[in-house]
Amino acid sequence: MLTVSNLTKAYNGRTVLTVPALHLPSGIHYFRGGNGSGKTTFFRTVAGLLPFSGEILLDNQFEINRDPVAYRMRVNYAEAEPLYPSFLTPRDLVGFVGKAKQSPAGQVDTLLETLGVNKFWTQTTGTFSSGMLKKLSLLLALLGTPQLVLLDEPLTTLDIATAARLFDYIRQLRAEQNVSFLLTSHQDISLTGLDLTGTWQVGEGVITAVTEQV
Ligand SMILES: Nc1ncnc2c1ncn2[C@@H]1O[C@H](COP(=O)(O)OP(=O)(O)OP(=O)(O)O)[C@@H](O)[C@H]1O
Repeated sequence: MLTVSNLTKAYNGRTVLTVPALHLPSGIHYFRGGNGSGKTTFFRTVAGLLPFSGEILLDNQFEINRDPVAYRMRVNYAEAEPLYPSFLTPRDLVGFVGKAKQSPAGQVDTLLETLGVNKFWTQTTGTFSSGMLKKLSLLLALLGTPQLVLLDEPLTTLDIATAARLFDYIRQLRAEQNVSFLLTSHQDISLTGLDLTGTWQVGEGVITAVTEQV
């Protein structure tokens, strides 16, 4: 599903991520690691938000720099700590992102219900709690028909009932549309009941497979 080759990422001349060769088969992959280990940098790089050196190939077909539009149509990302211009509402943002990602008919209504964003659809994000911001960011990351969805800390600040509905939705996307997911969490991801294809440890900018059961 995703093949990363010779990737290095530096901030101001300091290398913080080195991924010589990594292949992630289709499925749900969990990335764990301490603060500052490089998880968010890896996710933001794979999402196409950061310049880097190397190659990232989706489905053996779409390379992030050679096919930027086709790649970005297929890869969605939710930030760990989302922030939006304070005067915008979910209606504004969903309208904009939904159009860009070509959200299919009926999808927005289903997601509004699933994540409970319908309760604050026309409220400006400047007035949101952290959980409300998280729900909106998850909704935006699920718009369109992505092949890969990156969720950085989806559990943080999300209430238990919404988290359960989110994981049911993820299971459904896996089963029906073969969508892959990369997740990070500082909480015990095994409690979600998701069937993990791979667990990866990130330490000092290096990613290694975890072989023992988590
Ligand atoms: N914009 C930036 N400019 C400079 N250095 C950065 C920047 N963003 C991250 N870093 C550095 O890159 C390294 C990896 O940070 P990253 O945010 O990827 O870690 P993380 O594993 O997601 O951490 P956490 O679990 O705390 O979210 C850290 O050393 C951090 O200081």
